Amino acid sequence: MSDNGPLLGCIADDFTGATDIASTLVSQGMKTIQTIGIPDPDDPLIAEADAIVVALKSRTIAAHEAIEQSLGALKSLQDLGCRQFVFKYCSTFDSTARGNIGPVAEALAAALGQAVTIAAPSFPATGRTVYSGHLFVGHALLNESGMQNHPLTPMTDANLVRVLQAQSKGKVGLLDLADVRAGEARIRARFAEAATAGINLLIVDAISDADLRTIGRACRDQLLVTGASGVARGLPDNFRTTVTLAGSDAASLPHVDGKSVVLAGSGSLMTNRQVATWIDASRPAYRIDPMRLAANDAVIDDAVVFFEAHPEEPVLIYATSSAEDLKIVQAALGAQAAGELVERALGDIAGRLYASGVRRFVVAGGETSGAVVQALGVKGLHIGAPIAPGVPATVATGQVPLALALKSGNFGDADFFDKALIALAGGGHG
Ligand SMILES: Nc1ncnc2c1ncn2[C@@H]1O[C@H](COP(=O)(O)OP(=O)(O)OP(=O)(O)O)[C@@H](O)[C@H]1O
Ligand SMILES: O=C(O)[C@@H](O)C(=O)CO
Repeated sequence: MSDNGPLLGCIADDFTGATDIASTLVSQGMKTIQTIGIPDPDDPLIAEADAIVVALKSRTIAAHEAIEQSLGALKSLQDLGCRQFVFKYCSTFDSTARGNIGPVAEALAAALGQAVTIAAPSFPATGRTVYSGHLFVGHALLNESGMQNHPLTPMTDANLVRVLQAQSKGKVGLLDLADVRAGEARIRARFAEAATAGINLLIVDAISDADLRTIGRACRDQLLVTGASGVARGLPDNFRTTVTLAGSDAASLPHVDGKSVVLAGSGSLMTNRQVATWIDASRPAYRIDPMRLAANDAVIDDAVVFFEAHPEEPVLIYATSSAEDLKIVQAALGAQAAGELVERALGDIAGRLYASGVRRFVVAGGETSGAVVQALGVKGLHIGAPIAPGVPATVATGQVPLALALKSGNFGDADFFDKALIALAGGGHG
């Protein structure tokens, strides 16, 4: 715990992205609380935290709404006394042609009076690297990584300077790897040059954690930093020069008893593998059919009956499908409408299972996690140890103990669901 209340305030554009950056901060010794929406200033947990991460669900909403929500979050974090702010978006730069990364970054920078702001989506621990402004996922360019088929934010261009420019009012430039490797003084000099050249946003190359630490040091005096969770690696050390952080206590979580379930609404390649691994092992799994949902069939009742019929072992309830099947459903129902239908169903199922004693939830997919967490009425999360890079064990902050692992679609290995169930059963020290 810091002596000064929260130091770092983060605004995340989806729920699993929020737990992702919270996990990075905990791993760097910052006691971190994630709030679902605007933090309650009277919550004593807030005052004890080194960092607050506000989870929004603003990635795919209209740009003006994303701006409004993000500015609201910024104001609340300023009121709590935070000294630096991070706008966290996806390490695969998930966005639409109109935003919301550019519009929100520009609005936050304007509110803080900052001329030049970095955009650093690199997250090497999960294979996302940026070189010459191009985003790679493993060895593939972003637009050949599977992300071109994303149900809500298909990414068809790996050149992030071009992608961000298309969403932004101001000018976008590149801070390349040679400058990053030249060290913090060169990076700061590039900020000054960019300001003179009228550039507002700088896509920053980074291919290793060491690059991100250099960038973090160079950003010591930047009020606003934007990027994926990797960019937060180097920020806690800047505070350590003046205050004491929680350190190794940052990840401790209470134990949670109760039944477990896995809910998957992500269509990402890795979630498809995780679901296939579960089914191949003949584990109990119930598939949600969006066409049956659209026809008002009793899908939710059926899922709950299936769950109750398997009291001895954890059940997977999933909507996850291949890109081909997804296209057929989206053509029939519309991508947005189909997505909302599935999210609502998984949220309703979570609520029904909670009522029957489920207290440990493993959830795959950012939007899906948002729907589930909202349906469960969760207001905040304590962040524990990582289960996989970017996915910590968490426990809800409310009166009823509730353990959650919220997984971004492409995170974790093929056997992640089992690892997460074990971690949640063991109090998050998995
Ligand atoms: N079978 C399906 N048919 C249509 N839409 C679906 C289907 N399965 C899931 N969806 C929708 O696809 C979207 C998936 O988004 P979500 O953010 O949950 O996962 P993701 O994009 O893979 O993960 P992340 O954003 O964390 O990388 C949700 O809106 C979900 O409801
Ligand atoms: O940065 C990432 O990749 C994740 O936290 C995420 O936001 C995926 O939706």
